[in-house]
Amino acid sequence: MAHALLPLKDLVAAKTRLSGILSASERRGLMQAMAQDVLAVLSNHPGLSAVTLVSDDPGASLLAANYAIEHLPEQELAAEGLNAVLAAACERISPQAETQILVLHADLPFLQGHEIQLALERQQQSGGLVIGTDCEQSGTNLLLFAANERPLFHFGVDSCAKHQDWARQAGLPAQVLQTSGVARDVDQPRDVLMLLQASLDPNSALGASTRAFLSEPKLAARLHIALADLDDEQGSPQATFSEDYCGHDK
Ligand SMILES: Nc1nc2c(ncn2[C@@H]2O[C@H](COP(=O)(O)OP(=O)(O)OP(=O)(O)O)[C@@H](O)[C@H]2O)c(=O)[nH]1
Ligand SMILES: O=C(O)[C@H](O)COP(=O)(O)O
Repeated sequence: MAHALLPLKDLVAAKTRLSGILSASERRGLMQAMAQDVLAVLSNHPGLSAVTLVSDDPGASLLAANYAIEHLPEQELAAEGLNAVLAAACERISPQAETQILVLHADLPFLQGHEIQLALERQQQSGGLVIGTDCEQSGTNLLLFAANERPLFHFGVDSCAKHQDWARQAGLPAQVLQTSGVARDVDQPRDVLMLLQASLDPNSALGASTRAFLSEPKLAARLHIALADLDDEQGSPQATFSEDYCGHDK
C-alpha cells in the first residue's frame, strides 16, 4: 500500500504564471477546483492507505476534512521550498520501510485512478523510482518510491532528468511514465485553453470541480476572448490540444 502526499501552496500564491489571464481570486478558485479533482481520485483509491495534504493554506484543513484525509500544516515542518517541505513531510509520516510513498502535484484535473494504479504496479514490479512526467517530458508531476529509498527531491526545472540522474547515482532503476492525466498539468495560458476546450466536451476526462469552475458564463466568455490570440498562434487547436494529445496510459 502507498501513502500519498499532496503538496499545496498557499492558494493566494498559486498559479502566478496565469496572472495574465486570471485575477488573483480566479487563480485561487481554479487551483482549489483542481486540487478537489485530484483529492476526489486519491481519497477513493484502493491502492492508497493514507493521503496527506501538505499545506499552509488557510482552507487546507477544511479541504482535507471534506475528503476525509489527513492535513499536515507546512509550518510544523520548519522547511522552506517544495523539495525541503516534501523531505520533511516524508520524515513526519514515518511509514514502514516497504510502504510506497506517492508524491503528486495538485494541478492535475484530468487525473484518473487507473494512472495511479499503473504507477503503483510499475514500482512494485521494478522497485526504484517511478517518475510521472509532463507532456514535454521535462517535469515531474508524480513521484513514487519505497519509503526506505526516498530520493533527494529535485522538483523544479528539468526535474524529470534530475530525478533520473539521482536514481542512476543511487544504483536504482527509474521508470518514466507519461499518462494523459498526470502529464497534463496546468501552468501556462495554453493549458487553460486546453481546459476550456475539454470543458465543452462531455466525454472528456476533466474532473467535475474544474469543469464546474470553468462553466461560470462570464469567466468562460472572458477566457475565450483572452485566449483567442493564443489559439491563433498555436495553429489548429484540435491538433495541439485534443484529449489525448500526450500520454499513454497502458
Ligand atoms: N506545500 C507546498 N506546496 C507547494 C510549494 N510549491 C509548490 N507547491 C505545490 O506543488 C505543485 C507544483 O507547483 P508549481 O507548479 O511549482 O507552482 P504553482 O503555484 O502551481 O504555479 P506557479 O506559481 O505558476 O509556479 C502544486 O501542487 C503546488 O501547489 C510549497 O512551497 N509548499
Ligand atoms: O518538478 C517539476 O517539474 C515542477 O515542480 C512541476 O511543477 P509545474 O510543472 O506545475 O511547474
